Amino acid sequence: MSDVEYLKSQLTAHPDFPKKVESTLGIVFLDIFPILRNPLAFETLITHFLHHLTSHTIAAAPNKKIDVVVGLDARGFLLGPILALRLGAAFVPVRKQGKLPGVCVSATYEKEYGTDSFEMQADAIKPGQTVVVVDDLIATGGSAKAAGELIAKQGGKTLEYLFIIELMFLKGGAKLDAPVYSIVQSDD
Ligand SMILES: O=P(O)(O)OC[C@H]1O[C@H](OP(=O)(O)OP(=O)(O)O)[C@H](O)[C@@H]1O
Ligand SMILES: Nc1ncnc2[nH]cnc12
Repeated sequence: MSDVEYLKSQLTAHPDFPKKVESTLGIVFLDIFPILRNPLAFETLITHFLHHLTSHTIAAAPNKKIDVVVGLDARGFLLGPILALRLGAAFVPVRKQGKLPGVCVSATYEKEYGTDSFEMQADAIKPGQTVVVVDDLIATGGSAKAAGELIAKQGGKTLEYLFIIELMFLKGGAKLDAPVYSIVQSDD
């Protein structure tokens, strides 16, 4: 079995979740936590991302390195710091509004179920730094687009958006200012 088939086999699907949000009726929620519960699967996931980043993304980067890994609230926080440490890059969180101290830049976005605002600390990225964004899943692309806006506001250059899962039918990648790399593509 390939890495991709193995990781796909670990995901679980939950119809009509989260229950408390009426607009989630008909949405199949894909859960990545079974991967994190299984050390072999988690290691396979991180190694897969690192292999892609070192063989493709860094090779094509203007400064031949990734300066910053940006992780999105909340599940991007589980992946971003590990990738950043292994790459020798900075980790920078993008958080939901009101959670970060100090001066922040903010951007509002629409997601598959509702509206939210994202923030990043205003001095987190320096002009010209190369950045990759990581999250568990891209649906409409609203969250990732808002993160890209925060990076661009600070003069950062987004090289790529990384996800475990891409919901292809929502075409979220088309909203973004850099290519998407996803391990599992889902059509339903
Ligand atoms: O492409 P989009 O339509 O923006 O949707 C994708 C986002 O939705 C989920 O997070 P959610 O906002 O549910 O927050 P959580 O991680 O705090 O549960 C997911 O982890 C992504 O961050
Ligand atoms: N279908 C989905 N599964 C898991 N997380 C999500 N975030 C937005 N849509 C999602």
